[in-house]
Amino acid sequence: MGISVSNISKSYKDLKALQNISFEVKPNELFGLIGPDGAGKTTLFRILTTLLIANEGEATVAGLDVLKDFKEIRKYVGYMPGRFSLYQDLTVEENLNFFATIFGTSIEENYELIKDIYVQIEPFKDRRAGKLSGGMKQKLALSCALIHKPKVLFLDEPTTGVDPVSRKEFWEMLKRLQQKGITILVSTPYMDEAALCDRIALIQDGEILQIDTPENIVKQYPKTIYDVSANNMYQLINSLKAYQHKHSVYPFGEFVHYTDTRSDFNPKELKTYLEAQNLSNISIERTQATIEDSFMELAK
Ligand SMILES: Nc1ncnc2c1ncn2[C@@H]1O[C@H](COP(=O)(O)OP(=O)(O)OP(=O)(O)O)[C@@H](O)[C@H]1O
Repeated sequence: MGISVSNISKSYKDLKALQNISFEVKPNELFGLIGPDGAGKTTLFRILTTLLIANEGEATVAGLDVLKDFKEIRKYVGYMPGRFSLYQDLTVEENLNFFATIFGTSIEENYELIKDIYVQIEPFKDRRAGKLSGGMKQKLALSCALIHKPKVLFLDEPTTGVDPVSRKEFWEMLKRLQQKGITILVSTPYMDEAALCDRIALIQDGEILQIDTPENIVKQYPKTIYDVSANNMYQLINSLKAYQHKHSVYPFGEFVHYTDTRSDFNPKELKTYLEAQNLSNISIERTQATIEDSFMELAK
């Protein structure tokens, strides 16, 4: 009951939104599509949930073909789109009832699966969806996507615009759903969420850059990374970018992440160069690669 994607391509006129995408999601896996805005994540979700037809390639969800079996698939698939999945003028309860009704079921019949999530918004069941907070909207949208007991769940950027506490809670809910036997494909632009998936695909400009477990992706990072800081961040970035031996330079939180082209790189030499550029309070420390660093390297 997994997902299989084989050589899928999709263009909007001249724009290639997806180029020859292939990957497999194993039954009961929590698989992440990680990439920036415009990478093609929503296009892929719409193809896999039978709402859009690819130009080329084939895909199956829960063993069913997205083209030939499009009606059948809809029974097995839950889809939480990034935007506009709720009726803003309907209350919490009315939204859930609506989704239950179109799938020929009722809230009572499938309450067990959504219970954990729904109890948190049940006190607000008479509130219109448009008046809920971001975190509550997300819980309602997830409840609506689950109300017909899908076997495969598609979540398109479910945590975008949600506060950090609700984001963490949301990922805990996903783990519990996975334990109940649901296969999950989730997309996110947040690199820190990648570590919470069993496997991830890094995607950019409609192409997959790498597929592996988050641990393996980080392990394969080919360079030594340095956290560099100084008194003037803007000038520091410009100076590092102008350094003849730089391999990569980009801001990373309060630091700049720097890698060098040479295998015998000596940080002291870089410090001397930066001092000559009138920078002060310079610190250069080795650090560990993250998924974001892997992404930056692959996307170069
Ligand atoms: N209906 C459409 N017509 C024309 N271009 C489109 C259409 N839908 C998407 N695109 C373009 O296709 C590319 C991929 O878009 P898509 O929405 O799939 O990416 P995404 O990774 O989900 O990003 P986002 O989070 O911004 O939605 C983008 O360049 C987008 O502008």
